[in-house]
Amino acid sequence: MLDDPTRKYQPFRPIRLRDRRWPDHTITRPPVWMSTDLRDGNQALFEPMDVERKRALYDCLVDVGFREIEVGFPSASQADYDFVRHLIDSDAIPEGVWIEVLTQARPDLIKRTFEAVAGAPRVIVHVYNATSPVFREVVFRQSAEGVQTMAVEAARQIRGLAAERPETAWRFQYSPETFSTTEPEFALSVVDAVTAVWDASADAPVIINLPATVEMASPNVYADQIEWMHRHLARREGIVLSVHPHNDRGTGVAAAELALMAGADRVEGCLFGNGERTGNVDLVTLALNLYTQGVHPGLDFSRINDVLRTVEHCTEIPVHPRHPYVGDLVFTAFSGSHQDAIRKGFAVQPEDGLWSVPYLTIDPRDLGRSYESVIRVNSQSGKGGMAYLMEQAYGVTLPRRLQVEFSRVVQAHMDAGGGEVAAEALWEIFEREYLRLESPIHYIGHSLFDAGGRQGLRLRIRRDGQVITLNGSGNGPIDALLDALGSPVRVRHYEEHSLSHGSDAGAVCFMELAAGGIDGDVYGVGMDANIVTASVRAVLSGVNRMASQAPAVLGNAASVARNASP
Ligand SMILES: CC(=O)SCCNC(=O)CCNC(=O)[C@H](O)C(C)(C)COP(=O)(O)OP(=O)(O)OC[C@H]1O[C@@H](n2cnc3c(N)ncnc32)[C@H](O)[C@@H]1OP(=O)(O)O
Ligand SMILES: CC(C)C(=O)C(=O)O
Ligand SMILES: [Mg+2]
Repeated sequence: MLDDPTRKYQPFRPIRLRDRRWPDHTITRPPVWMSTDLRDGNQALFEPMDVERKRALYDCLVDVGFREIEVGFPSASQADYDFVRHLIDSDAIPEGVWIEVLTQARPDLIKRTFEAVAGAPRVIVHVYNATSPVFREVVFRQSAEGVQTMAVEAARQIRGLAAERPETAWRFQYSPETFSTTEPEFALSVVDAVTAVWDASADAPVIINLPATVEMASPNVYADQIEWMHRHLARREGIVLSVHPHNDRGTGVAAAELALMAGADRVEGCLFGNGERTGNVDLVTLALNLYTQGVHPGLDFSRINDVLRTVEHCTEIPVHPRHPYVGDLVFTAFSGSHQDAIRKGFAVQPEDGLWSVPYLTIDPRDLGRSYESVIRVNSQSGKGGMAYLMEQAYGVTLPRRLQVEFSRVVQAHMDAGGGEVAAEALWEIFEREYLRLESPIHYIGHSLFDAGGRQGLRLRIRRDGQVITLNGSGNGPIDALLDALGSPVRVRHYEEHSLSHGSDAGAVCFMELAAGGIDGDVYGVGMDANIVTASVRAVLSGVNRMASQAPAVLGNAASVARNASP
């Protein structure tokens, strides 16, 4: 039993914002995206990425369309320093892409950071210091004024060093680390002081990044904090307002979305939510959430599996199979009613129309994923999913009542410990139950002949090892077949269609049969290049399936001895 939490934890104190406006806003354009996979993501790995992995991830980020990429903390380690040099020296920063480097607000580290980026075409220098009371008192052991001075002096130093290097296009970024646990008035004071030093203006904007370094409250509280800053910043028009949510409470994505509604222009995060502890906000989910609302995110995840493979290779951390948009299972429905609705949805979904397939927020094809893996069948599945797989994989469209019958067959297989049934296994069960069922009657062949104006049919079968021939006539081949068999079965319904793929056979025939002594109707299925042969096989398949329950359906074939002929 968990102990009483009130003795150890207290609720987060929200800020006072009575006339909040963000709840009425919607997101109609994408934010500026900044990937910190190579910095915040990298610092959270068991084994930080080496140059080869960092470069693979960097190339992937550029391909996806990121134009601001935090490539490291070059003053913190030689590896980060070397990687930044590698990008610059190998001319790997394409037109339009800004590399970003992080530094603490410490003179020696700032100096080293500028050395690392010497000669780069475009650089965002990102400086930070924590501003919350516990950091001021415990980590820095400084007054609020002292902590503000730390930021202001760093801003001055950065401005001076940049001015000395006009060959690089510079942009500046400041983060009051632990912003969300800092008194808003103090965070505002520090940020205003920094933007004054940098002379932030609409013509020369700076980036102010307000991190939820540790996510401590529900996302609406963060949105209030962002809106409050947005409304109070002295140089708002000269600021790109950025957010950097972490995901400690599992609401990083929600926090980022509400923050955008509250006035933020830019989001920092990582692909698939990598990052410290529970991760940085997941930029892929954010981007695709926008996409499903009809807002193009400006990032390209049309080959999302390639991105996934790169990220997993580089971070050596697997992405969860249920991760939004990319997990192995997110375009998979196991339960019957979901499968049924998805199948019906696909059937009526117009190629160029608005997307409206139930249970799927996005067309898997938009992400380079396929329909084939949409539906899987296990003990939670119903007829819809099976029918869908049979149709997709083998081109066989089961009549509705056969779907019901066959789903019971599959269910029995699973109850016997079958687990998930893939399309091939499903087909195997179908073949065994309907197509390859050659006992008691084994079909050898048949021929048609004219029986005095009626349809004659000669049937050759094997029964208990003996070949027998049976003759009959009727209105058509099926009637003649039943006559030859002398079987009391009645054909209740008959359906056939040609096969487009998945089999050499040209047609499939479904025969719904009834007979005395049998509860309900029973299906037989036949497949053959010849349509009549397919229907003969379908009748025999149904008769064989009924035979154990009602041996009379075998008719003349019931006793080999009585009917055997050469
Ligand atoms: C929320 C985040 O993700 S922030 C980014 C975190 N990432 C990293 O820290 C990257 C890896 N870091 C490192 O390799 C090291 O911390 C370095 C190289 C940056 C600095 O190393 P050191 O000089 O040995 O300092 P150390 O790591 O012990 O940091 C503690 C000191 O930094 C100070 N400090 C911490 N953050 C800041 C800051 N943002 N600005 C100024 N000083 C800071 C502390 O007050 C402390 O100072 P003190 O030694 O006078 O008490
Ligand atoms: C350096 C800052 C932006 C950070 O990573 C954080 O506060 O989480
Ligand atoms: Mg962070």
